[in-house]
Amino acid sequence: MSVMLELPSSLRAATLLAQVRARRPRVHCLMNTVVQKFTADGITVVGGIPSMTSSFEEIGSFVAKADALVVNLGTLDAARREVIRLAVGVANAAGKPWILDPVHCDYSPSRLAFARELTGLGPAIVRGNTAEMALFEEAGSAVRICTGPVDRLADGGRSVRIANGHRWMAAVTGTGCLTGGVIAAFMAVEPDKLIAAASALVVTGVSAELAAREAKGPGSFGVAFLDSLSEVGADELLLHARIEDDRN
Ligand SMILES: Nc1ncnc2c1ncn2[C@@H]1O[C@H](COP(=O)(O)OP(=O)(O)O)[C@@H](O)[C@H]1O
Ligand SMILES: Cc1ncsc1CCOP(=O)(O)O
Ligand SMILES: [Mg+2]
Repeated sequence: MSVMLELPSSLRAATLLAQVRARRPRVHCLMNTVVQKFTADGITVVGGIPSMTSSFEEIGSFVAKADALVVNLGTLDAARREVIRLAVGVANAAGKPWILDPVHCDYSPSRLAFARELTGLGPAIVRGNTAEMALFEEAGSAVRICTGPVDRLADGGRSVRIANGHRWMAAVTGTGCLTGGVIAAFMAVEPDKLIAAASALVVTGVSAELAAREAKGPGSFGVAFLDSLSEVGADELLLHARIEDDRN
């Protein structure tokens, strides 16, 4: 007997957004040094509480108090690799969901090897852009997300597309990293990781479309995007969400 798995919907995205705003989940980010502020702002305006330390002495306590963890490989050195291994161990032991963003794994064999090592440690989600995810056709039991003009999400049984967003997202550094933070906030309130991630991407995508109406170009878009993320609600999500079943 086959089990009917739930598919994402605009209504579910609106409900989860309201839950994030009500519950204010803590999201710990091991975030690259390029877009720490933008990512922390994105988590905050959507309703979560970010923390960003990457200190070896502190990371265990921060992850233990977080509801979800973001592991972003954008700026990586030997010390950060050790902090990431420690953070992932604490998250796994406590059953906290974590998302891996293998930023620029297509640029460096050693980074790709590390990203593959981490994928073997059981992230709930692996998300990257098209070039990165081409190297992650296989992501174990994780939900696999390839973002771009259309986002594609897949787990063992489901495959969906999110067609929201705006081309200026690709012109602002850090929108992908920020979506990782927002996805983590949604994972903290929803155990079905594909539903959580699709809902988060609908929220970021619709917010980007609303922001683009107010902006003059990528610079003002980045600011307007944060404004929209803080204001977007059920009405806009129900009107603008473009979620498609990818098996069709
Ligand atoms: N041309 C586009 N049109 C609409 N949305 C886009 C476009 N390019 C990227 N996005 C969105 O921007 C975010 C970052 O995606 P992407 O550029 O693929 O990742 P990264 O920033 O990691 O390279 C995603 O939410 C994606 O949906
Ligand atoms: C440019 C750059 N270099 C190292 S991390 C980083 C930011 C990447 O951000 P995103 O993948 O979200 O555009
Ligand atoms: Mg990226």
